[in-house]
Order: sequence, then structure tokens, then C-alpha cells
Amino acid sequence: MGKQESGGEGEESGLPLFESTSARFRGIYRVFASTILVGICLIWVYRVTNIPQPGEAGRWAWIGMLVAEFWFSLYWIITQSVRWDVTYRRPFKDRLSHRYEDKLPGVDIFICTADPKMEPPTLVVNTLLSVLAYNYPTEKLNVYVSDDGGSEFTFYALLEAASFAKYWTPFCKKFNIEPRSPQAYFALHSDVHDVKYGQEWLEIKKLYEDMKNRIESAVETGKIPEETKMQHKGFSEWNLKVSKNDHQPIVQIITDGRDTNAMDNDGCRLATMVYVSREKRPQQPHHFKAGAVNALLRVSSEISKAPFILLLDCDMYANNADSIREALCFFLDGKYGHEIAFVQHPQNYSNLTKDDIYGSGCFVINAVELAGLGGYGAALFCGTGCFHRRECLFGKKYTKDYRGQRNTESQNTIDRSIQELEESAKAVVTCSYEKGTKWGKEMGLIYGCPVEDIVSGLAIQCRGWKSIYYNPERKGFLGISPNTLDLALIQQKRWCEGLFQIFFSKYCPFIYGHGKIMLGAQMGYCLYLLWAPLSFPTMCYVTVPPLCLLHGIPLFPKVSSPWFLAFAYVFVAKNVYSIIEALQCGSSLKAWWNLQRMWLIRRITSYFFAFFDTIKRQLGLSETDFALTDKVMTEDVTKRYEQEVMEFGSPSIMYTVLATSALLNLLSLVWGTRRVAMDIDSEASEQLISQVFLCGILVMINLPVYQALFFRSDKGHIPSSVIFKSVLLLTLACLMPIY
Ligand SMILES: O=c1ccn([C@@H]2O[C@H](COP(=O)(O)OP(=O)(O)O[C@H]3O[C@H](CO)[C@@H](O)[C@H](O)[C@H]3O)[C@@H](O)[C@H]2O)c(=O)[nH]1
Ligand SMILES: [Mn+2]
Repeated sequence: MGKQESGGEGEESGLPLFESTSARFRGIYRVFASTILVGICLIWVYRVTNIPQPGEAGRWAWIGMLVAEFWFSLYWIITQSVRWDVTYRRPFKDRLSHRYEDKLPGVDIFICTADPKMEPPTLVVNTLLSVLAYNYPTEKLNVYVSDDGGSEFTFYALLEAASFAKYWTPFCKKFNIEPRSPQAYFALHSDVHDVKYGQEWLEIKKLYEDMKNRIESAVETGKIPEETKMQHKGFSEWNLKVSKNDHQPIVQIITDGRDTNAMDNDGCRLATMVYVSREKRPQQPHHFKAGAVNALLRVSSEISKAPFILLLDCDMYANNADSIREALCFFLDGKYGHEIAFVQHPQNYSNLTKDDIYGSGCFVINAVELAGLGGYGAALFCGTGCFHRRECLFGKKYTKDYRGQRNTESQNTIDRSIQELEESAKAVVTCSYEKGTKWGKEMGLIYGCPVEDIVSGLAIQCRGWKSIYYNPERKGFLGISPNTLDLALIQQKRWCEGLFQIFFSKYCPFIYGHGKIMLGAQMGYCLYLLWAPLSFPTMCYVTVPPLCLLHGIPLFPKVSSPWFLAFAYVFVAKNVYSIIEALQCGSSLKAWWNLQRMWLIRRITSYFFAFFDTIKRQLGLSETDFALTDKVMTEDVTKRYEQEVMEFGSPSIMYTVLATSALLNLLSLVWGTRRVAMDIDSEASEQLISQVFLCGILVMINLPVYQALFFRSDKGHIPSSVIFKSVLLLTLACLMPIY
């Protein structure tokens, strides 16, 4: 896609609907990156030419360091691919309104939820209400909620939301408020004196709270009000025995957007709203979120079949009322629009703490790396906050003569009754429907991978389509990030396993993408796919130097040696750049530091275990799973999260590894400092200074770990069983001879 310019001037297409610009100072950056590369090469030369002789102590440790540094360097080179040509996109939504206002296409919005306990119905409802209030003709919106929890309470919550939306949507539009998730809005504007339209505000707030209380008390008591149950035939579905993993297909059209008599409080037509819970049977694979999305694809084909689809997780509320219009600018652009399969927003979170204790903020990833991949026309599909062209999700290949759908109005369902639509929709979400079809392979999201999104996005790109990464100033969507270390590490492990699995599958970007996406994009994908093997060099770097220090074996050049400069330069330049980059992307210095800790922890725990689990899966010894992220917390945990105190709390084996490495570095630091201080001018000591320094940094990074090990008494501290195991492991490690 063109840089600096976009769109065609043709009569039919008019002015471009979006523009692309490249990041500034790329030239300077490339020169700088080259100097680091020189430093890296010097380090290799030093390592290779100074390997200890056979029989000399530390020969294998040295070789380990060599391999680790080589691996780090390769990875660093890969990280350059996404920094080479960072591209930003800007849509012109006013031009869209001018040209298309009276023929705006329909949009289907998919919301996935999977468990009423971990994803409470009020959460789902807030997401739903935020999208119903988009600045877009409501009758062109069709919202589908997929409930993998098969929960009556979620269904009940949707009914409540449908009535409340009749007040909420007009309120949002009338006063042009943001954000449009009621929960988020009232949290942000919590005082009636701050708003000019106080009376309306009070009324709508009361309506919202009443609705919320009804839903929450229904969930708490496990009882839905009888009169509501009588009013809606949908509840009869739960007369049969329905459990999360065993129930018939359920499809309920809650509001019918075709009905020209159904109006909201302001006399505007309503959006179509559909509750879907696909059939589930024990022993029948349901393919987790990918299966849910594919079910919605088929259901929506029966009911509304809009040409564009917005895919959302139930915790991702819409934070910008114009997102649909902006996305359409890309799809409907006269020159490039028809090549574009999807428009991905970054994942942002509403619940980050000030300094982002668990490193979920992804400041640099969102502002630089993903924009870098987007520059190759190969933006990653991240599962949520993504607009799709319907045909592309159905496996269509891009061809040169494709010009985009001409007829954007959906006509096919006009003369069918709600009953008929529900029946035909149920038929396409049974367990047996997909048997012997291309679903999950060439159609819909791809099955068998815990990161179904990434692999499906890659497959779409390899069918010839382009994708757009769009990171607007006002965030398009806000979700909930994990708020305990356990949850964060489990999520990272799922991602890491899924990503590594793609690398080994037929979808490996270098093979599958060869000749189809640019080399830079292939490398960019691998930046993420290769997280798992990155655990080994990291493991090596946090164990070998401290162990060698304990044994007095040097691994780095003397401080006075010219070789030392290469190490120092690479270390300083890389980290200083990383800090500047993070600050520019909106991170704070402390958040950067916290992220370094999280990288370290992830690599030696989540990624390390993910590596072995992936191998196990490749050998056919285990099956794909999807560990859902819990979105509710106890008060105690919330409090610590807000104070940015790390939450350990469980005796996870991951913490044993973490604690062992932290203790090892502490021990070595003490020992090494003593040794260096005692004989300051001996040559051996001078050679050990770098190792002491390295241990020092690791100890600083691990400070919260020592705290949780020895000084905390709250429930989030590291359990004593972990301490015991770590000390045992540490003793073994120290007694081990070094080769
Ligand atoms: O059997 C399932 C499991 C999950 N989900 C939904 O999938 C979404 C993501 O689940 P979550 O537990 O929040 O996982 P995250 O790690 O936060 O999800 C990220 O990573 C996933 C891939 O691992 C992507 O699918 C998501 O879009 C992306 O937000 C949620 O809406 C769930 O309701 C289902 O519908 N059915
Ligand atoms: Mn999530």
C-alpha cells in the first residue's frame, strides 16, 4: 500500500478515505541499529575466539553463553523487521459521511462470552450497550452474543439490556457522551454536578443501577423473576436440562431490527439483537472461541448477513463512538479499500494500574511493533477489536478483479418470520453441522490452536488480502487485563504455546507465507511465534553467570579490555533506546522497569513451560486447551492490585523456578561483592566485575520476589512450600561442579 498518499483520484472513487504516513527519523534509527549490530558481531568474535581449552573449567558454561548470546542476537535482528518501516493510518470519516451517508452498509457485531462466573452478565451487558450506542444508524447494526456458558442468566441480562438500550442509546447520542459503556461512563463521571444535563443524567443512572441490581440479584439468588420468565418464550429452552457443556442449540432473536414499528425512546429504530448458544455435547470438540465465532458467522448469515463484522470479547467495550465509521473508511476507500480484509485495533485495557505492574500495557508493542507489521500490510489479527470483511472470513481468495461488494444492503431475510430465522439458525449451530465441511480449516477461524486469531489472520493474508493496523489517539476498545501474577502467567503461557505451535505447523510464516507476504512480515510474525525458545537463553543468562561467579570462573572480558566496550555498548545502547522508545509510547519509567521484570519472569516461567508443553502436544501427548481469564476478583486482591503489590499466593511450580533464580543471584551477589572487595587489584577480580554487576541488576529486578518470599504476610506472599523447594534446588545447584 502506498505511503504518504492513498486512495485514487478517479471520478468514482473521489478523495482518499484514509492516508498512511511513515514514522519520522527512520534513517537515523537505521544507522543507530547498525552500530548495535556491529557491537553484537564483536561480541560473537570475542566469544568464539576465547573459548576455554578442553579440560579448562567453565568451557561448557562459556559455550552456553555463546549460544545464548547468538540466540538473543538473532531475536534482536528479528525485532528490527518491525521497526524498519513503522506506518500510521488516518481515516477521514467526514469524507465517508459525505459520500456514503445514505448507503452505509450493515455491520454485524459479534460478542463472545464463555462463563457467567468468570465473565459476569453485567460485564457482557456493558459491552453490548456500548456497541448499540455507536454513532451509526441503529437499524443497520446487528449484535450477536455467543454464550459458551449456555447460561440463562446471560440470556436474562440481554433481555434487560434490550429494554434499557431504548433509553441508553438516545441518551448517549443526544449528549454525545463517551465512553458509552454505562459502567465505564458512570465511573468516569460520578458526580451529577459535573454534568450540564443533570436531570436526564440522574434518571438514566437510576435506570442503569436498577437494571444492574436486577441482573446481579438474579445471579446471586439463582432465580430469575417469574413474570419475566413468563413474558419471554426464550426461557423455555432452559426447561430442558442445560449445562455448560451439554445442551441443545439455542438461538433467540431478542429484538428484530427489521421491525419498523419497534422504536427506542427517541423514535429511532432498533438494532437486531440475537442470543446464540451453540449446541454442546460432552465428547464433541467445540474448539473454544474459534468454534464460537464460526457458529456466529453462520447464524449471522442466516439472519442479517452484513458485509462487515466487528469481533469483540465480552470484556472489550467500545470506547469511541465513531469506530465503525473509521473502519469503513479503510474498507470503502476507492483505491485500496477492496484489498483490505480486516482492520485491527490494538488491545488496550481499562484496568491498568499507574505503573502497569504486570506489564499488560504493551505500550511499545502497540505503538511501534504492530504498526511496523501493519506497514507491510500484514497487521496481526488479535481476536478482538477487529473489523472484518465477511467474505474474507469465509475463505474467499483475493483476486485482481475483485472490487468489493457492490450491493451492501442485505435483502435475503425480509420475508422470513422470526421463528423461521431462529429455526434455520439453530440448524447451523449443531455439533454435527461442521462434520465433513471446511469449517475450521479453510472457512472461518482455524481450529486447533490456542491463538486462533493470529493463525487465522495469517491465513487470510496468505490468501492475498491486506490488513490494516489502526491505533487511534482515542482508544477504540478497552478490555480487562489479568490482575494477578498467576492469571498473567497463565495467559502468557496459553499465548506462547499457541504461537510456538504455529511456528511448527504448516502455517509457519516462512513456509506458508513464502511469496505471499513480505519477508519483513514473515520475520515480524516470528517476533511473537518464537517467544517460547527465548526462554532458554534467558534461563542461561540468569543461572550460568551467578553460578560461575560462585566458583570464581570469569565469563566476560576485563573492564580494561577493549572487548569490554562491545558488551558495554550493546547493553547501554539497547537499554537506553528501549527506555526512550517506551517513554515516547506513553509508558512511565517505572512501568518500563516493571515490564523488564515481567519479561524476565515470563521467559523463565510461562515461556519455559510453554516450550515443553508445545513439544508434548507436537508428539500428540496432550490436547489443545483454552484457560479462560477470570475477570472478577476478591476485594483483598483488588486492593493489592491497586497498590501495585505483586500477587503470588499459589504454590505454583512457576514460582519455584522464579524464586530459585532470584535466590541464586542474591547469593552470588553477596559472595561476589565480598570477593571483589577483598582483593581489589587482582586480575581475576577485575574479570568478575561484570558478573557481579549482572547479578546486581537481577537482584534489583527481583526485589518484589524477595519481599514476597521473606517479608510479606498477606495472602499474596509466596507460600513456604515454594521457599523450601527453592532452597533445596539452590543447594543442589551450588554443589554442582561447573564444566
Ligand atoms: O470456549 C471459549 C473460550 C473463550 N471464549 C471467549 O474468548 C474470549 C477471550 O478469552 P479470555 O479468557 O479473555 O482470553 P484472553 O487471553 O484475554 O484473549 C486474548 O487471546 C485470545 C487468544 O488466545 C483471543 O482469542 C482473544 O481475542 C484475546 O483477547 C472471551 O470473550 C471468551 O468469552 C469463548 O467464547 N469460548
Ligand atoms: Mn480477555
